[in-house]
Amino acid sequence: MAINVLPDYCSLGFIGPGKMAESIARGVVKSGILPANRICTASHRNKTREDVFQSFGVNIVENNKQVVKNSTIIFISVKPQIVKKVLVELKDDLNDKILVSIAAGIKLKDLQELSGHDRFIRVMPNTPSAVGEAASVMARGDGLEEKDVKYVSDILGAVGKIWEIEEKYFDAVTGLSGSGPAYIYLAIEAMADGAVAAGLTRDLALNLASQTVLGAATMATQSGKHPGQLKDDVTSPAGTTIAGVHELEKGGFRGILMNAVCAAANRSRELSS
Ligand SMILES: NC(=O)C1=CN([C@@H]2O[C@H](COP(=O)(O)OP(=O)(O)OC[C@H]3O[C@@H](n4cnc5c(N)ncnc54)[C@H](O)[C@@H]3O)[C@@H](O)[C@H]2O)C=CC1
Ligand SMILES: O=C(O)[C@@H]1CCC=N1
Repeated sequence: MAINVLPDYCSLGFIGPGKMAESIARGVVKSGILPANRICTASHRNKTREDVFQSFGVNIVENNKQVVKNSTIIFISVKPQIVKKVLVELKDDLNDKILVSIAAGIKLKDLQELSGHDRFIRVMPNTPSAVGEAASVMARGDGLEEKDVKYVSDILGAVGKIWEIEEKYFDAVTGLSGSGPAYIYLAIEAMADGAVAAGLTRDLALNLASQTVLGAATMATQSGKHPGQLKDDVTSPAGTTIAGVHELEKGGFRGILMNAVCAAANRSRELSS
């Protein structure tokens, strides 16, 4: 897919040099939409995080205010509990900047009220941004121009797939795609454990489990078939797969996954109150 390189005056800043900021920054650099030297963050007294960002060319500046000064598009990538503090700290410096909040559970209305700034986009990304395979959604605030929304959409489109949705769906999305990578990592680890129990080396088991998830996800996104049909295609009469599926169903596999998404969505809802 062709990438729209951002105009020269666009630069990207991250308030909060954490794991999600790193994933987006890595994906952006990898995509070529913006060079690393037009991305910055402030280390927030943490040399390890400074080293991580510098290792792929991102500039480390003195403090959050400097991040705002240097950037046209600023990601608020601190934990939800810290969002208020940084917006109050930065509110007098925001001027015409485009702000993107990725904080779980924090509503556009509250972001706008806390900062006195209406050029906000709310995004729920996920960590596969780092490898160009994010599943992200966005909802726009009141004061943005179409071109502002396009820049943010281009950035998130460069690191994966992006959907614009109504803000009321954010909690559900957070429970699904925001948190979802963790559920799948558990599945990969557990499947590999099973294979180790059945005699495979750890290394081969992890490689096969990871590639199986990648292949199944690619089938689900590209084959045009419903996941139920894809499952049936693997499941021979009196074969091996149905024996495994039977165990999963006895353990309540689908109900457990549904509960996990609902629990995470509920937690996102709690964070916004
Ligand atoms: N980790 C994930 O998979 C996802 C995270 N998010 C959201 O992204 C945000 C960040 O999450 P993570 O990256 O996981 O957390 P993290 O804990 O890795 O990153 C937060 C960073 O903010 C820094 N920080 C703390 N106080 C600060 C301040 N006053 N000024 C500047 N930096 C400060 C911390 O030192 C840390 O490096 C959260 O709001 C979370 O809801 C959203 C989607 C997925
Ligand atoms: O666990 C969290 O709160 C964040 C939001 C979505 C994924 N990680």
